[in-house]
This record gives sequence, C-alpha cells and structure tokens, in this order.
Amino acid sequence: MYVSHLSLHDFRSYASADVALEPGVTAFIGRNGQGKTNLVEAIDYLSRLTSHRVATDAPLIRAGAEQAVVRAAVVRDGRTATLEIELNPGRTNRARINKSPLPRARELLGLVRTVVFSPEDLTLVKGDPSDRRRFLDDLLVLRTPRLAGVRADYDRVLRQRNTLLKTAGHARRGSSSQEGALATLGVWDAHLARTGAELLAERIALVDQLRPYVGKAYETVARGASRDDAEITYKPSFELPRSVVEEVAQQPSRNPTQAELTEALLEEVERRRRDELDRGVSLVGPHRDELLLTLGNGPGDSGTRLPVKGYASHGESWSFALALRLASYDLLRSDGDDPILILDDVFAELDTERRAQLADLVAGAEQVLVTAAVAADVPAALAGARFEVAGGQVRRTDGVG
Ligand SMILES: Nc1ncnc2c1ncn2[C@@H]1O[C@H](COP(=O)(O)OP(=O)(O)OP(=O)(O)O)[C@@H](O)[C@H]1O
Repeated sequence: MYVSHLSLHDFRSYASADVALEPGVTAFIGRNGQGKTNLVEAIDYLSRLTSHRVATDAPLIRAGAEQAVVRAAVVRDGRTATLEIELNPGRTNRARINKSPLPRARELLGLVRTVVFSPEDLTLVKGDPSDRRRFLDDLLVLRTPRLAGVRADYDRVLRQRNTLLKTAGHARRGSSSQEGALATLGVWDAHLARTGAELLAERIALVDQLRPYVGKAYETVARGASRDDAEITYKPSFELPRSVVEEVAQQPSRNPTQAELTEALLEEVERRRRDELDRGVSLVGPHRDELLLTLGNGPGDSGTRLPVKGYASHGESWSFALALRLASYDLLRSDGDDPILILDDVFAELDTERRAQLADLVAGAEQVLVTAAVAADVPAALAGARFEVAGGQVRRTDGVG
C-alpha cells in the first residue's frame, strides 16, 4: 500500500499542505523544526489514530485553530480510497472514507498500516513496561482492528473497577456502602477476567509469532550477533495454574486458552482482594504485564540471558529497538500487505554501517518515507523522491512533479 496524496489542514505547524506522493522512497529534508516529522506523523495518525509523539490530540491542532483535518489518498492493490479524519479536541473525532462519514473514527483502523522508526523507539527498550505493552497492542490492532474495541473495553473496565476498589477500600468495614461496593465488584471482576483474558491470549499469540522475526532482525542489525541472541517473552502479572503450565510446556504450539486465562485471572483477583482494596487499584491483568527483552551471547553460548533493560549497551539497545520495528514490519508483511515504512530522523542516530544495513533492509518496501535534517544523512540505497521542507512549505526538489 502507499499514500499517493496527503493533504493537511491546521495540523501541527501547517495551516494547509498538499503533497503528491509516489510508491518507493521519498525523503523530506529540512532544518530542525521545519515540519518534516509533522508530515509523516499525519500519515501515522491515520494508521493508528494516535501519534507516536504525544498521548493526546490537542498538540496536533495548529495553535489557535479549533480542529485539524488529515486527508490521504491510499492506494491498495491498485484501488484508491480517500481517508479523512477530523480532529476535534474535547469532542468526537469524525472520519470519512471517500467523503462518506463513518459511524465511528475507529473504523478507519486497518485501512492504512504504518511502521514508524523514530529516535523515541529507544523507550521500547529502556522505558517502562507500559511502552512495551503499547507496542504490542498497537501491532495487535494494526493486524486485527476489532481488537481496538477489546482494548477500549478493558480500559473502561479497569477505570470502573479502580473507582469501586477505592470506594470499597475507604468505606467503613461492614458498612452498607462497603457491602454494596463489594457486591458490585464481583461483576467487574468477571468483566476484567473476560476482557483481560481476550487481550492476554492475543498478546501471547502475537509474541510467539513475532519472536522468530525479532531474532532474525537483531542478527541483521547488530554486528556479530546470531539469530538466537535477541529474545522476547511475554510475562503475565500472575502465575498460571501448574496444570496449564505443564500442558503448555509439553506441546510447543499450545498456548493457554482464553477460558484458562479467564479462570486464572479470576482466581488471582480473588487471592489479591485485600491488597487491591488497601491500594485502591487493580493489581492483576494485562495492564500489569511485561514484555521481557533478553540478549544471549552468540551461537552455542549456554550462559545466562540478560535483560536488555539495565544491562545492554547503548548500541545493543538501539539494535534491539530497530529489531522490534523491523520484526513488526516483517510480520505485517507476512499478512500479505506491505505497510508504509516511516523512518523519522533515525539515520542521524546510527553509524555509517548500521545506516547502510537498515537502508538495504527497507529499500524494497512499497513506500518508504524518510525525514532527515541533511540530505547526506540519507543512505545512497534510499535514493528516490526528494522534498525540501522549510518555512511551512513542502517543495519537491528532484526535478519531478
Ligand atoms: N500544534 C502546533 N501548532 C503550531 N506549530 C506547531 C504545533 N505543533 C508543533 N508545531 C511546530 O512544528 C515544528 C516542529 O515540526 P517537526 O517536529 O515536524 O520538525 P522537524 O522538521 O521534524 O524537525 P527535527 O529535524 O528537529 O525533528 C516546531 O517548530 C513546532 O513549534
């Protein structure tokens, strides 16, 4: 898939912008703060309905404006669709396909798929577990848009349940308000276990599918590494029953079922009841899980695997972050649709050898959008269309268009 036209209205620094794009590589070159990232961020927003830079929509609206509009013509298997999102902070965002309004903006998900590489990716490795959970969930939703609903349901259940836990925890022991809150809590325990187990089962399956791609990608980007070095493991916030663990261990292709996970979550929630009431928050569920990243020491090394966070060098951490993105790209591609690759300001972070390696890996993608402060940062393998971004203007400079 590729974007053939991008049009912005009051998005970030752009009062308006219209850019005709092509498949293949396109580089946006310009000094710092000229609006290069703003352009690719708009395309990524259409893909995930969130930005890779900010958690809320407000910073995406041009200062002084009330709403922003991002519109893109997307070509997939030779057919073009025009997708549009209108960002209305504090109110509902509205989406359209070929000018027809969609009942919910969420229905745009899955129509454009992007994989973004950016300097912020280091937080995938060095940041909090929530950064890695978001990475998994974003990938889940890109592959299966329906899961956006499951994720939203789970967040809602969590908020309601936390409010109840606070009420029950603060109420006088044995009082009618505590009794009432505890009775209602049982209902929310069941919701938490059901939606939590669905999300959990999807994440566990995703990590299994992603694992071989991560090993392969790390071997490619990290000098002297083997494909067994980088490993990812999903670590739930609770122990599964021994019988399930043993069965899963005996059958390599078997993961815990959703029913098993629901039951295990319910049991754990009951076991941690006192703790949860004391602290007024839900302590069990996919919002407390971790995606463990570990590194070994080359082929045949039976030594201990070390967690990346806290142990890996800066270079190893960067390579792992790149490997996670490349693995996402490979996995999405294996689904049969080439996602749009966005390399936002990453080359300045890499030495010459790694630049060339990354460029070779991505050069064959259907569409690659690159941003860089200077043209010299873009490796030769990524020759293609060039735009200069300066003073709010986006101008093609390679003599075409
Ligand atoms: N909501 C907004 N309204 C107006 N201007 C904004 C808004 N959000 C960001 N900007 C401006 O956009 C500019 C940043 O644009 P962008 O992040 O695309 O830069 P860039 O060209 O990628 O720079 P760098 O090379 O430093 O990454 C900044 O000058 C910032 O003040």
